[in-house]
Amino acid sequence: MPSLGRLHLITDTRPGRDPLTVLRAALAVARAELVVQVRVTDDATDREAYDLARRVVALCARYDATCLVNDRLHVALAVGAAGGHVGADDLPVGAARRVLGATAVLGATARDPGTAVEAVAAGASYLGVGPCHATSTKTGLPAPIGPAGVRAVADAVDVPVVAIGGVTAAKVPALVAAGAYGVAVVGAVSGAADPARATAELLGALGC
Ligand SMILES: Cc1ncc(COP(=O)(O)OP(=O)(O)O)c(N)n1
Ligand SMILES: Cc1ncsc1CCOP(=O)(O)O
Ligand SMILES: [Mg+2]
Repeated sequence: MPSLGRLHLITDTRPGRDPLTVLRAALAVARAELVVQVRVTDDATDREAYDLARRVVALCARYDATCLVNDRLHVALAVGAAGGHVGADDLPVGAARRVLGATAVLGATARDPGTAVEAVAAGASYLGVGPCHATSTKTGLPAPIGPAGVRAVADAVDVPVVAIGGVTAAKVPALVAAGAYGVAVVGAVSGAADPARATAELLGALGC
């Protein structure tokens, strides 16, 4: 399995956003350290997801960066992405592993140690853990777990823990101190006036 980058950028496909422009800026700075997760809105068609993922795979290839696809594992396979990410409303982790194959990168969402241990046993190669902090990017989430929640999960598993939810460069040191291997962001880069600079600040905070 390839070693996992520590900065995960999740595409922001909300109305008015320009995910590919943001991605180009981030890739130029983070290069192979970037993991790009193609995440589309629930009402997007598979064709829309495929078209975006295909372009993201091509951009990532230029920098040796990793492309994952959220939820829609058939799209991940169709575009030749490195893997995918699943959560509670998606295919179970074991089924996702069977779909993607033994060598793919497979992320699973976990908010507590029990779920985390089960996900790893079922084949997750990293965990997305959160929401760590309040976020306006996704609605309907449970209360933030903070660095202490990240620590509880990180202490329970031996796969990389990627902290997500309201992550900014200023919040990274406490998350890393709690055991996070990396962070996943939407707004910290997509909503920044200067996405390249925001990417550099996140990398710096991660110590990359
Ligand atoms: C790195 C990472 N962690 C968590 C999630 C959330 O996945 P999920 O709970 O399935 O929610 P959706 O993103 O599908 O709305 C993630 N995407 N990435
Ligand atoms: C998809 C997802 N899952 C938990 S929080 C989140 C959104 C993270 O976005 P942001 O980095 O803007 O808080
Ligand atoms: Mg999901």
